[in-house]
Amino acid sequence: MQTLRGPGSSADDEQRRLDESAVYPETVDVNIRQLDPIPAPRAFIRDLPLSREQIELVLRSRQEIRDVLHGRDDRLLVIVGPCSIHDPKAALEYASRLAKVREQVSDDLLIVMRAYFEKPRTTVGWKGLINDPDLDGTFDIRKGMWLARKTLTSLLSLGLPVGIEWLDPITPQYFSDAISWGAIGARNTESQVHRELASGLSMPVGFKNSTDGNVQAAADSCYASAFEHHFLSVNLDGQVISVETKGNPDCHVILRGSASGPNYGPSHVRSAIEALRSSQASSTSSYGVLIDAAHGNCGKDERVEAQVVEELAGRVAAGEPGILGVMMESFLLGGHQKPGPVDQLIFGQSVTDSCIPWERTSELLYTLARAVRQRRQHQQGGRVAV
Ligand SMILES: O=C[C@H](O)[C@H](O)COP(=O)(O)O
Ligand SMILES: C=C(OP(=O)(O)O)C(=O)O
Repeated sequence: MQTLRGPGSSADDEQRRLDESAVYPETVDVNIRQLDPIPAPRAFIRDLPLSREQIELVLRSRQEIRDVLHGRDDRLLVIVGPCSIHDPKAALEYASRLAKVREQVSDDLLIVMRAYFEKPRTTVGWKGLINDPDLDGTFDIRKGMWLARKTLTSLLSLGLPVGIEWLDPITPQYFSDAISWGAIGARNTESQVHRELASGLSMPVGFKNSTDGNVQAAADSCYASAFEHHFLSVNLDGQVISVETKGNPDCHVILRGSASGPNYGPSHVRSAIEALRSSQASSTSSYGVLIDAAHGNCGKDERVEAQVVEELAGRVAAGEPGILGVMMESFLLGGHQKPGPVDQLIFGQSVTDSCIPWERTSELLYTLARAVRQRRQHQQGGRVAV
């Protein structure tokens, strides 16, 4: 790309552009229609800074997640929330309900709200609130970024730690300070760029198995991300930088099934742990895996997804090792609808994958909490409490 054409350019800038167009002739920008600068991450962070209380919540919850992943905390990690956030108002209504349940089951479950602002697509489609916040093809990324950060600070104010998918390698600079857990999705699990990114992120990161069901790719990602890496990125002021990371010791595998079927069974869990061990990712968590009850594990049917969660609860209750956490796609209403401008949509219903409705979600959360208590009883050799 040739130049960032900012507003209000001086005569000097104009001259520089003319000079540059001699150096970079019509071989560049062939497929570029427009280049719009947006403020650097620091401007957004200054505008919407985290309070001391919010920072403490992020730090504490990241440590709690690490403790679950490394077998030091016997609670179950539950990443739950909408497939995507398209309407911050509905997300906050959902969050206020979730925050109450989180509090009630906090001895047994470590609940993190899924707050996905970027959506990877199989081909094309709405790519999330940051990319197109008005859901109308106007792609106001600057507004989307502001809304995403604003929503994150509101979620933290409700006492909810937040989990996100890291899709674009630059967006973490805009709000990683507010995030307690991150995922690298099935479409990027083998991407070097995302492994490098994960190696420098400050929170635990889960790698999904790839869309074709390859779990080894995710295990290899955990291994690769535990190493230091050197790569290009941008800093908080938007300058291009060379980054040197330390490596992330808290990466783990998420089983999400595939087009060929689910992979949440006991044998899948065992072989995923085996894949982690054979990747020698010993510094990362090989105590177990997270299981995404959505996507390929339910064929994107939220009724099946709820059954998968119930099955998992049964296995946890029976003391099966290796299930460290569960992911659920859930929203105020069940099912999904086609994306469109918010005033034309049904409030609280997903515009991407189908979600489990709130009432069913809360039942499932209590079921999972009970399962953890039953597992404890098993482990102590006592009678099962219900
Ligand atoms: O989680 C959401 C979707 O499964 C993911 O974004 C892919 O969606 P698509 O296959 O509809 O593009
Ligand atoms: C896109 C997602 O998942 P996956 O990468 O497993 O398809 C998601 O969790 O929103």
